Amino acid sequence: MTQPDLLSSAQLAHSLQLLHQQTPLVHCMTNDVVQTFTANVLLALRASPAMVIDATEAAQFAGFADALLINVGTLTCDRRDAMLAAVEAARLAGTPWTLDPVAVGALTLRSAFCQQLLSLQPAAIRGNASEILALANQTAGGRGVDSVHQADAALSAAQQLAQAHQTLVAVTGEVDYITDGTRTLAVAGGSPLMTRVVGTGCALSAVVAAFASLPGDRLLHVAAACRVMSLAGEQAARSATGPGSFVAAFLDNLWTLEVAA
Ligand SMILES: Nc1ncnc2c1ncn2[C@@H]1O[C@H](COP(=O)(O)OP(=O)(O)OP(=O)(O)O)[C@@H](O)[C@H]1O
Ligand SMILES: Cc1ncsc1CCO
Ligand SMILES: [Mg+2]
Repeated sequence: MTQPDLLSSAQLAHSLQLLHQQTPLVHCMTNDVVQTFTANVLLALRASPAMVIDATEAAQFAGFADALLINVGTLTCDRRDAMLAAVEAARLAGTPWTLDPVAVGALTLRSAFCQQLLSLQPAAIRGNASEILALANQTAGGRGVDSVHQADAALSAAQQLAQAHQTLVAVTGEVDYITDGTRTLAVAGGSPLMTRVVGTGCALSAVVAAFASLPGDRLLHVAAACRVMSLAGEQAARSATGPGSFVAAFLDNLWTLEVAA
């Protein structure tokens, strides 16, 4: 395998500056556990979150939002139907949508739904290693919502998924890999504390959705989304004394993030 590329600080600065300028409106259909944290992460990055979930309203809203996030963490049959209506409306309107296949694999409802969604042209997919392996039908999944695999073990599954469905895949962990099936970038950094508070991955998927709406090279923008989160995470870990203070410092670091080009 050829070595993955690294994201330049100039590209990171460019993507972040674009995000701050465009302040995308991000339609989040996400799980019950991470709603507030996800909205706070997007707000700290100057994006605008809106959690619209009724099927009729979601279809309407997906038509004029800048980006749509589908996260199946607390899926129900009604939510599945509402998410499908939103994805269909997003596709009609040309709104890029991002999938977070939380805990895909062992559970039938979400696994069948995620497979169905793969044929509906997501702009990006963001998951942990166990989720990406399960989505590519290579394992039965992780330990609930947590990964039991390292991201590099899922890299070829990510590349294969991206190629098969003409999309971008970000597989995250200690190192994140972002691929379109041909080009691959690696993003390091972050902190193990990011796995000790709930929702950093889910919020990252919302951030990926926001960056995927920016004009220009989407692969580089999605890699920038991953780096923005890992940078805020590693900075927060320096001052945090545990998960509670980490969350506050993480949001503050997203807010003040400055990247020298
Ligand atoms: N061991 C680690 N060291 C540094 N950063 C990490 C580590 N594990 C995860 N991260 C970072 O944490 C963030 C979330 O990634 P992760 O793969 O844990 O998502 P997830 O399992 O979907 O999370 P969740 O389900 O809690 O939302 C990413 O920014 C990733 O880079
Ligand atoms: C803990 C948890 N359970 C369902 S979704 C979720 C958030 C992390 O993915
Ligand atoms: Mg997750």
